[in-house]
Amino acid sequence: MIYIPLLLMGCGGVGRQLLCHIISGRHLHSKLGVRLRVIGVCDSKSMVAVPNVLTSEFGDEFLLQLCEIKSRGSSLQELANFGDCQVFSGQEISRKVIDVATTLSKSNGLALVDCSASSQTIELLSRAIDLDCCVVLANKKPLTSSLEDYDKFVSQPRRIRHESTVGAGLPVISTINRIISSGDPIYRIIGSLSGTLGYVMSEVEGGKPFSQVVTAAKGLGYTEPDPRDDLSGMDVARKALILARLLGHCINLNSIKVESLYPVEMGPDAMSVEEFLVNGLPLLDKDIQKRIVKASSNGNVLRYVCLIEDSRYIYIYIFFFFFFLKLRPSSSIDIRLHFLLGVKSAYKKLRKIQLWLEIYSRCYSEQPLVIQGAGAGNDTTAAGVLADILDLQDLFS
Ligand SMILES: NC(=O)C1=CN([C@@H]2O[C@H](COP(=O)(O)OP(=O)(O)OC[C@H]3O[C@@H](n4cnc5c(N)ncnc54)[C@H](OP(=O)(O)O)[C@@H]3O)[C@@H](O)[C@H]2O)C=CC1
Ligand SMILES: N[C@@H](CC=O)C(=O)O
Repeated sequence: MIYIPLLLMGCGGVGRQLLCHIISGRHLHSKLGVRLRVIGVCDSKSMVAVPNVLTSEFGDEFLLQLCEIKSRGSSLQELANFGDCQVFSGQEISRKVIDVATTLSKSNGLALVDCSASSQTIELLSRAIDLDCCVVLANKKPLTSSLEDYDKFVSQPRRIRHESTVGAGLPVISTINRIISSGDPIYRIIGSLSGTLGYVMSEVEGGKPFSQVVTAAKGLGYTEPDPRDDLSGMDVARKALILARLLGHCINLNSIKVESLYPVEMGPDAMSVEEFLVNGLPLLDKDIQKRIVKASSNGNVLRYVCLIEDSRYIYIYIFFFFFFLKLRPSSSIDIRLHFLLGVKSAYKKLRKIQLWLEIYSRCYSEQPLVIQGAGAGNDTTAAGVLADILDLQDLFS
């Protein structure tokens, strides 16, 4: 049997669903000869860990209790009454995570799983990588901060996985990596990358008020913890940045222009998430409805589309036909995020949380490689994270 010790950071919608998938998949895992040993879980304020990370693991009853406590908004501290566990808070958390990573790196190794939406985990993840631990990310922030951090997180693709950061459980990252490693240059990626915005637009098209639909999307686990991350286009910008960096482009988040669905006066500096949901959102209903009605009166739909285009290849293509045109400088990348009206295109077929992505390369030039399916939701995202963890099994004993 292969044992994978696992420390989970973040037990919100995705993290809790991951624990449920681990528990319900025990039978399948044992057939594969793998045992996932959850030895620690943290949220933004506390951490629970088993007393001895080398020999013990949390039982499934304990993990279910943890999920129940967190889903009713209580603190992990409550678990102190429930079983054999140590509870940490504040500064102690980072110390304990490093302590666990150091101890396990000298024996069987550790899978550190980030299902938070925080940039505060970056330093811990980076130190765990230095200790030769494995890392699995649903959190996009470690990959979208500085290029230095990014390089570290992709430095060892065998033990650092992040499939769920783009497209939840869909095989977007692995597909692109396979194309790249075969030497087939990708020159364009175009798609609708936000499950939330896809859901919101199609529900509003169906006649529901924007505010009601966004609130429902949050309840269904499609949005980011702060739905303004979706509505501002920032979440899509992060996904686009991850894809562009994967294609080898050295760019940062601030070089991507986004089109926001809410004004700055409703931003995180001006109001809390709750205030935005209750008081801000309803003020946007009329305007969004107007845009959608206008689009559909012409037989169109409104979709948030991301285009990542490597001008090198486009211009090389033009060059062959019009030899007087000059090649562009080599590092040219164009990322555009905008609301697009589409009639006959694939956008119209997109319903609810569907993600749709077309990849163009030398091999897929006339007929792009297309990935389509549910691109958001706790269930599919947690399933993607779990698949990444199971993929690490060769690195454990
Ligand atoms: N939902 C989806 O469809 C998809 C989500 N993702 C990504 O998955 C991640 C999780 O999303 P979701 O579960 O919906 O978010 P939630 O807000 O439901 O959960 C986030 C969890 O992270 C915890 N947390 C916050 N800061 C820290 C920290 N510094 N250290 C450890 N834990 C911390 C929170 O703690 P507390 O409980 O105390 O607030 C909470 O438990 C996000 O990064 C998101 O972008 C990726 C693809 C799809
Ligand atoms: N909020 C995101 C979830 C996945 O990253 C989305 O709606 O696509």
